[in-house]
Amino acid sequence: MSGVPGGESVTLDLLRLKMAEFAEERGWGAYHTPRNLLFALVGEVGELSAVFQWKGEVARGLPGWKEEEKLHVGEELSDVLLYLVQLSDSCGIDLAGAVIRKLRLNALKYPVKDLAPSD
Ligand SMILES: Nc1ccn([C@H]2C[C@H](O)[C@@H](COP(=O)(O)OP(=O)(O)OP(=O)(O)O)O2)c(=O)n1
Repeated sequence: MSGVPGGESVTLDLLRLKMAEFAEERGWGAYHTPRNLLFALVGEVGELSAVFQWKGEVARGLPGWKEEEKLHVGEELSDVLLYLVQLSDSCGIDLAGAVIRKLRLNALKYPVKDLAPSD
């Protein structure tokens, strides 16, 4: 993933460690079970959906959106990612390994040669 202003490189493992520390410091570990984290993740997907609600179709790049609205989208996307990382961790799933494997499976399932030129 790309670097961040502080020069730190963002990886799924870094996010996993940061969130484990965040939960540990607050004594939340016992509540961060797979089921609770899944519900929290779905709740954040709902909050992300609410930002787009009633806007009609939205073009790529969100042209015409206020800076404040784009910041909000970034916050909700981050919440989704952070709960996803914690959910994977609570399930003992190596998310980075799983996603690389899934990319390979997707490429096998949808070979480029099968696509029409317009796809
Ligand atoms: N038990 C918790 C509570 C919060 N978080 C982290 C993960 C999310 O990044 C963020 C979610 O915090 P909120 O529940 O306060 O949700 P929002 O930030 O979306 O606030 P609001 O729902 O008021 O918009 O904090 C967490 O890991 N575990």
